[in-house]
This record gives sequence, C-alpha cells and structure tokens, in this order.
Amino acid sequence: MSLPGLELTQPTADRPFAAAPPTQISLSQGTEWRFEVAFGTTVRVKLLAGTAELFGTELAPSQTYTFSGTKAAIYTWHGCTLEVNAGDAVSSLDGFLPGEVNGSAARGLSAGGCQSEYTAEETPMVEYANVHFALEEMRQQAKAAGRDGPRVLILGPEDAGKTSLAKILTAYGVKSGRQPIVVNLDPSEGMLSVPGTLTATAFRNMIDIEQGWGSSPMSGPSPVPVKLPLVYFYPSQNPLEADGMIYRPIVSRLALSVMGRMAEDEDSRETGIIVDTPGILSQGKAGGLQMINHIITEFSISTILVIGSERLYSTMVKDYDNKPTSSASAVATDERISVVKLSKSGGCVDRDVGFMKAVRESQIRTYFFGNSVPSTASSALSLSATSTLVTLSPHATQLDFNSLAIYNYIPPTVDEDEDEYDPSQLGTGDPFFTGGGEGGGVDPSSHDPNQQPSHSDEPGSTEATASSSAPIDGLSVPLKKVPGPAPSLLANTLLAITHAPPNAPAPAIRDASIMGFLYVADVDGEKGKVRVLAPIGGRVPSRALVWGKKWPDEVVGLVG
Ligand SMILES: Nc1ncnc2c1ncn2[C@@H]1O[C@H](COP(=O)(O)OP(=O)(O)OP(=O)(O)O)[C@@H](O)[C@H]1O
Repeated sequence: MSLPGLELTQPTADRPFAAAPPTQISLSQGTEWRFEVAFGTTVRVKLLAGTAELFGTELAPSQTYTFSGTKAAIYTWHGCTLEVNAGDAVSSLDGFLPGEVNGSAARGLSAGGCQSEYTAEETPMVEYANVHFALEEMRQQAKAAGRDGPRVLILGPEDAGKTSLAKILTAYGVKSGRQPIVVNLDPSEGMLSVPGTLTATAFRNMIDIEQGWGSSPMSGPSPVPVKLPLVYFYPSQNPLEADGMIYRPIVSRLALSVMGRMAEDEDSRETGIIVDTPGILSQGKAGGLQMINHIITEFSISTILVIGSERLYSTMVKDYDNKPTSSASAVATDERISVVKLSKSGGCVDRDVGFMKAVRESQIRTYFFGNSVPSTASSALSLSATSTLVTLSPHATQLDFNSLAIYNYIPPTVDEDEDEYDPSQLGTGDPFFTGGGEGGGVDPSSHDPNQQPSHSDEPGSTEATASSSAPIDGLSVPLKKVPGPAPSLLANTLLAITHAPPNAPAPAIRDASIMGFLYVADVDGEKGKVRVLAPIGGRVPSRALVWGKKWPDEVVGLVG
C-alpha cells in the first residue's frame, strides 16, 4: 500500500516520458485508490479480482478502462485487485502534449503512469451510501403518500465533491432501478454538454466510467446508451453576475421544464431530482444565499445536502430545516425540508485554473470531434474488436453575417462603451413566454403554459427581500442583437442555436432551450462572412443564436 504523496517523484529532464510498468494494486474492503491522470497521457485500469466502483458506477471485471485528464477514485466495498498500466500519449485532439497542462503532467511519475496515486482508508462512502438508502426510503414513502420523490440539492464550496456525490447518488439510484433527473446548474463545467450550459438529464442507465457524465451525446458508437439532456445556455462563468438577473430566470425556466417532465413521467416523479450547484453560491458571496433560496423554491427542494461547510450547514438549518417545501402538495401532505451535513472526502482535489481550462477545452473538442482518447471499454461491449476512437465529422460552412440573428447578453453592470450597451434595445415582454418557437416541441416542458414559476423565494426566506434590487425577471432582458459589421471578437467563440425564431422577443430567446452549438472559426468583417463549424452537416437552422462572447473561454485553433 502506498502513502499519500510519497510516490510523487520529480520529473527528470533526461527521462521525460518513461513508461511505467504495469502495477497491481490490492485494496482491502472499504478503501479507495485515488489517482490523477494528466491531459495528454492515458492510464489503463483493469479490475482483476473482486468488485470496485468509480463514483458509484461498478467496474466490469477484466475490462480495461482508459483515463485521461482525470482525477478520481476507485472504491471497493469488499476488496479488489486492480491492474494499472500506462497507456499511449494522446495529443492530436486534446491539443495537449504530455506535460503541458499545469506544467506538471504525467511523465511516468507514479504507478501505471499516473500523475499521482495513493490508497486511502478513510472515505465518506458509508455516509454517502446511507444518503442513498435514506433517499430510497423517501421514494417509497413518497409513492405511498402520492407525493413526488425527493428533490435533492447539493451545496458546498468549490471542489468539495458535490459533482462526485451527484454521480454516486445517480449511479446508486440507477442501480436500484430508478430514473433520477440530474440537473447541472454549474456553468463552469458542462454535463453532457459544453461549458456554459445548464442542463437536466434523465438517467435511466449507467454513467460512463471513462467519460464521467460525458460532455456530449455522441452520434458514434458508445459503450453506454446515449443520454439526451435538455440544455439552456448561460454564457458566463459566474451565476451571480449582474445580481443574478440573467441566471435566475434561466434557472426558473429549467425548473419549470424539469417539473413538467416529472409531472408526465412516473419513473422520474417517483425517483425525484438531484441538483448540482456551482461552488460560488456556497462561499458566502453577496447574493449567494438569495440564489440558493431561489433554486430551493423553483425546484421545490425537499432535501438539502451540505458538504464541507459548517457555516453554510448552520445557515441552511436555521432557514430551511423542517420548513414546508414549496411543492404545490406540501400543505396537503405535510412535506418538509430536511438539511443534512456530509463530510468532504479527503480525496477531493483542488483543480487549478489551468486544469479547469483544459477540462473545458476538452469538453468543447469532444462536442465537435468526438473522443480524443480511445475507449477500450467499447470493445468489451462488442462495439468493436479493438479500442474505439469515436470520431465525429463536424462540418465547416461559410455564412453571411447579415443572414444570422446573433444575440449577446449585456448585463447593465459592464462597461457600456465596450459593449455598446443600449437600454432602449433591451427586450421586454412576457417573462414566461414559453420559448421554443417552431421547434418548441423538442422542449420536454410540456407543462401547463399558465403555470408561472414561483419567484416569491419564500421557504424560510429571511433574505428573500435582498434580491429585490435585481430587476424583475422579464421586465428587462439584457439580450441585444449584435449589429454588423461582423465583430472580429466572434472568432473562436461558441454560438448557441436556440429553438426560438430569429426575431423572437428577447425573453423568448432567453427561455428557449438549445438545439446545438456552432464554433466560429474565423470572421471576415469586410466581406461580412463568418466561417463556422457545426457538429453535423446541412443548413444551419434559421433560429436565434446566442453568442458565448465571454463564456465558455476561447478555444483557439479548434479548426486548423
Ligand atoms: N474521493 C476522491 N478521490 C479522488 N478524487 C476525488 C474524490 N472525490 C472527488 N475527487 C475529485 O476532486 C475534484 C473535485 O471534485 P468535484 O468535482 O466533485 O467537486 P465539486 O464540489 O463539484 O467542484 P466544483 O464546485 O468546482 O464543481 C474532481 O476532479 C473529482 O473527480
């Protein structure tokens, strides 16, 4: 057994990419093997004996899994033996050479070529499993009482393990035959989509061990069935930007869609939802608590899990514990919110700016080009005789800038000169215009169109009034059409294709779900042309496009 940190040898200049020999790692019951693999290198892991799981999803025996750009843990309930092996370097699609990210990538450092690895005996897995069993009990009780299943909110500071817990609860739920709806409210990392998106996905089957949530639904072969998320675009890293005036209504819209899905789908209704949040909301920043309150209200949260923050836990208990949920049936069924404190895993890694940038770039590349790391898992499922590299064929087209309806969010707080902020151009109108335009049918929010999301921010809300300084949703939507000539800043950014018609009112564009994304490869301002990359061929649909001007960050050189 290795001890934390002891195997972190210094990379040497003369032996930069020495391949490490295969290593066997024996784990006793209730322990986990934590490992980090840099971008640009791969590590192969095989379960030789026993049982093991990665964030709740079981590893198949004798199956080789390939990891790259990963920080994770393989846990065993009953003991297991793993074989760890350095895989090939990958540089083509990732765009990173081994050793590039963060200046400290894997150079044959630890067992099997991991950047770092060790075995840990203390883990919060029993606590997390108990949460799952408690949720199962709540699901049964809810069914008996005619209520919706638990709506779980996961809170905690950055890198506290919120997403990992969401994966564990989702995986255990799926294993118990459930179909949780997983909601990602963190725009800094995409879930089954690119960064900058808020998504909801019904998980009926297992999570991909190698890909995690995965960054996009693939049209190529995939070792696990493809999941289709409902996607909304929020082109900023910070949900609290402009007092949350842009983020808040998008959350409401997503919540409305999720509740609509719950109302229609019995499996999802019985299972409930799991909401993962951005760490910034839990870090005591101005407006954070109001936004949490908004999410709790909109998703009618019934269980709040707080990881790694005593202070936030205490605030949540004071404000919400044992208070009625905002669900319509809460009064009739006496449904109350419970607040639970959970330990942060010692394995949680602080991911620095460089690593997160690499994660995001990788998500965007995967969206357009497919996986850059050959999946050895696919071969086990007879998708191919050898490892598969799922490559997609994105399509580049040149478009007339004037034929496009591109909109940009310009929050009133930004420098008006820089962004030519013009309040007279702000859209006004019905804040809950159902959006979706002609293509609205794909939006599963077949809810009652008269149903308005609650903005009272009521349960336990002592701070609700503090949000009143923000504009009331819909009265001013800071979405402005980008005028010609084509701005050069469009290059290397993403355009979200909404389901709204090109000239829909601003609230409709904001509230429309996303069909897909275009990447702007280059801009010819003089000729008024933009060259874009689309995930599939064919004409770019005539819809309103929302510009990710500042977020997700630029991906230079995606197209050669
Ligand atoms: N037990 C563990 N062993 C090793 N790595 C872990 C473990 N738990 C979490 N990690 C890793 O630590 C990092 C942070 O965890 P995670 O993404 O779950 O945190 P988070 O709270 O969701 O972060 P953020 O708020 O930034 O989204 C991730 O790379 C995750 O894979």
